[in-house]
Amino acid sequence: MIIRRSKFVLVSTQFICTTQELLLLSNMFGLLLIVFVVLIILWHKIRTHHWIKRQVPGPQPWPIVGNIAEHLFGRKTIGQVIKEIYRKYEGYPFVGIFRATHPCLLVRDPEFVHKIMVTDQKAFYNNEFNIDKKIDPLFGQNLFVLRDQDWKDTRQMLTAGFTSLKMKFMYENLTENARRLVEFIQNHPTAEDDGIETRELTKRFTLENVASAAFGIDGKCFESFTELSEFMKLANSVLEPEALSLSRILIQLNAIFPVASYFISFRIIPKEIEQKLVQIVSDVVKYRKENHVQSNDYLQFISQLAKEKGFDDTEITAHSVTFFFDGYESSSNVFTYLLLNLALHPQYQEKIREEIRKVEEENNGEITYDTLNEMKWLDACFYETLRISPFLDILVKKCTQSYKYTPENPDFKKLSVKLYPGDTVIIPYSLLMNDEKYFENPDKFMPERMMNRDNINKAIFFPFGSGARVCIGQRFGLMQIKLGAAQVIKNFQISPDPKTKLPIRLIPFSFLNEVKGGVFLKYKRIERKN
Ligand code: HEM
Repeated sequence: MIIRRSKFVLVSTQFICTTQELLLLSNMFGLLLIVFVVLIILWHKIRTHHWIKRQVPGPQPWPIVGNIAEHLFGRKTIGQVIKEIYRKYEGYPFVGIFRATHPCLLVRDPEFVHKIMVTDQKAFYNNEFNIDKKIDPLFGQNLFVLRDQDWKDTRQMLTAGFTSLKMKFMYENLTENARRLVEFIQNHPTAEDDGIETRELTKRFTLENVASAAFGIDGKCFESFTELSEFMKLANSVLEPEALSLSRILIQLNAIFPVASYFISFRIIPKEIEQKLVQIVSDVVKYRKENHVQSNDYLQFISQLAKEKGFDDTEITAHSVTFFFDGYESSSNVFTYLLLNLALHPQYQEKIREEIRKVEEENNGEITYDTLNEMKWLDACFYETLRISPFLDILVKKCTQSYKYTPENPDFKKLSVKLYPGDTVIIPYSLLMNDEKYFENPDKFMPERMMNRDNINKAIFFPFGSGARVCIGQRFGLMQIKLGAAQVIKNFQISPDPKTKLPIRLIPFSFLNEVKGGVFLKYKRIERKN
């Protein structure tokens, strides 16, 4: 209706416009276009000057797309684009690049990385995300996006929820979920012949774990092979890797044009999802209170904090949601890559099986929390997976105090850089650990090199981050992935299904490094002798 009416106006305009008026209109449009292009070129010249005036080397940026055109046009992930620049500037301690219109310093020298992440972290402790907690009360209070004093206070408060003792308490629930995972694979109609899409499979497991730990509920993630439970749908509606959801577009917008987030306030978690999450948490908290139920999970820890600090239901939910979002996607992604690497290198499956047999023999047939940490091959395969198949490529930090760096390592050119509050630095998290300067045959899956991890330079290999912002959920992540992997390897011989396209390709616009087309693995049941 509306379209028709506007068409009518246009048609009638054509009738009443004289040829001269039309000419004038098109001239004006042409003039405006020229002014726009000139402004873009001028702005680009001023922007380009950003690194030139600081005498920082770097590739020539294009207007608007900067140095990341191939990412913006959907041909490569941001990590792949930055990897090419990282490699081209061998011997340089840092490179000045433009992520679209935004100047960023790509740090190459591991000593500089270590200073930013650990020794001089007070000048860099904010992450780049900028989400207003008044607009998005759940994601805005996520530890990863909090800044300055807010981050410090929240980090200090939540650390006690992630101790070894707290993990041990949660281990029992996770063991039950691992049992359900094995049962699910065992009964799966295509497990042996056509394989199972494994990112979807591992997500069921990690989601079930966070459902019980952070929300105190059963996520019903193993109830059906085809249908998604309500909880799974809820999780998918926020962070679905291939879906072009609004939150995904906004995450990209924030990464490409961070300046936009100062003008547009946006939420990552839609209002209706926020309401559902708050409802789930407040119902469980209310039920536990009325029925005097004590639990050992993360929600119990947050409820206890709530009493001391006077949190309302939204605040309790926000902290549970931190555990939920940061706890299931990253772990499911790493768990998938671990299974893929083991499927491609079956000799390590056998080594892990041998370890499991030994551990079970010594512990009445059980894999306990402590023995999980004693399995050296499982540990080595896990860390080698984090190195060779990183779930992220870069970490982005904001400078909060003026800072000067000059390399001391003679391997790097003696160049200095001065950074000011508001400047952005890119830490090449995965590029360092896949650089042949630091790891021989970096493209080869060699868990042996992780057997003596203490000898690896922590300025190069820091899969959980480092310094004050190191991953708070490291213990939980390790525990759920190792436990899940141990149970899968113990019960199944896994191999790649031809549907998995090798070498793998990544989805260009995904927040985490996701395999295009999925990871299909076959699971063949191992018959146990007793
Ligand atoms: C194998 C699984 C995981 C890996 C490889 C991983 C890795 C990381 C990395 C690299 C960072 C950034 C550190 C930095 O900025 O310097 C991080 C931060 C974080 N992770 Fe994890 N993570 C994993 C699992 C988890 C789990 C299970 C949870 C929660 C239950 C979690 C919660 C967080 C939080 C809240 C932060 C932000 C910490 C802060 O800024 O203070 N992660 N993680």
